[in-house]
Order: sequence, then C-alpha cells, then structure tokens
Amino acid sequence: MNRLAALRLAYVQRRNAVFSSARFQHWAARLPLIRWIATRRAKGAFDLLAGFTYSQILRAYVETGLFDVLRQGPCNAAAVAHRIGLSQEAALTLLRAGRPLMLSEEPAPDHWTLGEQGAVFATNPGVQAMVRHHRLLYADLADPVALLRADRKQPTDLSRFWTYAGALHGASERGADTAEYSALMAASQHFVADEVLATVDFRGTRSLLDVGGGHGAFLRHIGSAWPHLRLGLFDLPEVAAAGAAALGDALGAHRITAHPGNFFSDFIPSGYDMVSLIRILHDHDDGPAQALLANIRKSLAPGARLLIAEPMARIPGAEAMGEAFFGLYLWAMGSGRPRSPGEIIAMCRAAGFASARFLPTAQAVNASLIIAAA
Ligand SMILES: C[S@@+](CC[C@H](N)C(=O)[O-])C[C@H]1O[C@@H](n2cnc3c(N)ncnc32)[C@H](O)[C@@H]1O
Repeated sequence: MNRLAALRLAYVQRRNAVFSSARFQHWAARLPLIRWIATRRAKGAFDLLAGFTYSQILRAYVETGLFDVLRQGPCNAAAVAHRIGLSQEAALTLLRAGRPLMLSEEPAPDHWTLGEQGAVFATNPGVQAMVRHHRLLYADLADPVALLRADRKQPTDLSRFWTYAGALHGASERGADTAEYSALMAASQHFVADEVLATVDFRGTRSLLDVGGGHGAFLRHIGSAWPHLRLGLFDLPEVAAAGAAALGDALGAHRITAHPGNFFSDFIPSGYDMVSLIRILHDHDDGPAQALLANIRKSLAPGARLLIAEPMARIPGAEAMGEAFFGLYLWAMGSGRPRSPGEIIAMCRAAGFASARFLPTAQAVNASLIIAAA
C-alpha cells in the first residue's frame, strides 16, 4: 500500500470511529452547521432504511394504472379508487404515500394530480417497463444474503428471464420467450440512444455495425438521425433476422445488413468503420468480455472505432446506480458486472486498441460512453 492510500485508510477509520460515537451524534444534532449536515445524513440514512418501500409504492402506481388515471386530469379519491379497482381507503393510502415521493399531488382538497416525478413516469413507457421488470430483481433480493451466498450457482428469477431469452452464454433465442426482454430493451433504448446522439458526431462515419443489437432499436434511432449511415445488425440468428426485417421496414432495406452469429465464437464482419456495443459488455464476466473486445478488434481496420455505451461504475454523481443497483442486478442475473471507465479503457488496450477515451454524458444513469480506436 502506498503512503497516500495508508493515509486515506487511517483517515476513514478515524472518521468512522468519530461518527459512530453516541456523544458525537448527540453533539452534532445540536450545533447549527453540523446539525444541517447531520440532518441530511439522517435523511439519507432513513432513505436507505426505507427505500424498498418507495420502490414498491412506485410499482403500485404502475401496476394499478394510477399514473394513467392521474394523467387524464384532477380526480378525487373516490373516482381514483373506482378506476384502479381498490377500496377508497386503499386508494387514498396509495395517493398519500406517493405524495412525498412527488408521484402524486393534491393541489386543491380532494383534487389529485400527478406530482413532479409522476409527470415524468406517467409519460414514459420505457421507465414503466423497467419498473415492471424489477419485480424479478425484487424477488431475488428478498433474501440478499442467501443470494450472495449462492455465489451465482443457483438459478434466480432474473437468470431465468435472461436464459429463456437466450441472451446469455450464447444460447439461441427461443421464439416467444424473447418477446418480453426484447420489448424491455426496445422500450428503454431511447435513453441510451439519446445520450449517444448528444455526444457522438457521426458525420465522418459511413457505416455502423451494432453488435448484440437486439431488435435494432439503437440502429433505428441513430439511422434516423444520420440518414447517410449504412447499418449492420449482429445478433444471435433469430434475433438478427427479426431485427433486420423490422429495421428494413423502418429505414429502408437497402441500408441494413443482418449478420446472424455468436459474438464469442463467430467472426465479427469487417468493413465497418464503427462498431457499437450497447449495454452488452456489463452482461459478461471479465474473461468473455475481454474475448469479445479482442474479437471485435480483429475485425476492425486501423482507425476504425468501437463505441461502448452502458451504465458504468464509479461515475461521479451516479455511484449508487453503478455499483449498488447494477452490481446487484448483474449478480442476480448470474453474469457480468458494472465496470468503471478506467477498467473498460484498460480492457480495450489489452484487446489491442491503439487508444480509448471516456466521454461523459448528461445522464450517466442511462449510459456513459467509451470510444476506442483500432
Ligand atoms: C442486454 S441485450 C442488449 C440489446 C441492445 N444492444 C440494447 O441495448 O437494447 C443483449 C443482446 O445481446 C445478444 N446476445 C447475447 N449473447 C449473444 C451472443 N453470444 N452472440 C450474439 N448476440 C448475443 C442478445 O440476443 C441481446 O439482443
């Protein structure tokens, strides 16, 4: 351990000893400036304690259709109850529970409307699809210690969801089982594509190959914004075929090439001057992720670029999204982990890329970006 790390460690141990002393807590609650900090910390601590309740309130808003009801205009509790199929008392409890979370608001007595957060959720089918999907993670996290002790050796609700979908370990897609995950990915894709469009200039790029491109939602966004781009979609055979057909209908078949294959064991087609990996790398453990990067690197001519877009770990201001949320999500899924930009850049260099750099985005919870050049 170097001197700086030793000093940091000593400081953190000393700080924790002070913070955990009952005398310090008593004193901090009384001194004006410290009290402000202590109150904020206490609120943070309470949110940690109670956060699962907030998420379940949100889920109830989505699953009862309460957002849709409130979206249509002010409504009294009796009408809300009738429309979402709850007793009036239960509906009122839910309306009131969502009020401090800014999901609902009561601007005039018994006139309920959407709150500030509610207005965002209500108009966003992608976020609502995520909320619905999280019932699986919630079930897997019911006993978090058991989940961790199982060391990813036992199936979970999330691993079943993704395995049926054929998304992991190179399994083939199995017909209707893919519908739920494809719809989920497509519904949430515009968050990622918007970050990419706001950050990356495609003017000098002639062709783009999306590896693990699913049903083509990412290419549809980028291809609509940049009509000169020739587009390739690489995914497991059944996915690539369905995705390319839908993309062809949307953007014109002449612009689209389907590349069915397994990105671990098949060649990645060459001739593209940009390859994208959108929400792919974090799904895979270090060995396969490194092999995938090397496979892509082999396909690229000098100067061609790789774009990686996904939620990353250790992004300032979005730390909990990375290591807390995605850390546990991917653990429960049974494969992959969120990586910091530094880790991904090191992996790109190890795969033979000449350079790799981090591009910050406005909303890191949607995705951060790395661009690597061959
Ligand atoms: C998490 S989804 C991401 C889809 C899309 N990139 C997005 O952001 O919406 C993972 C995608 O990788 C594909 N995939 C998984 N394993 C694969 C493999 N071994 N070869 C090719 N595609 C694979 C899945 O079919 C799926 O479309």
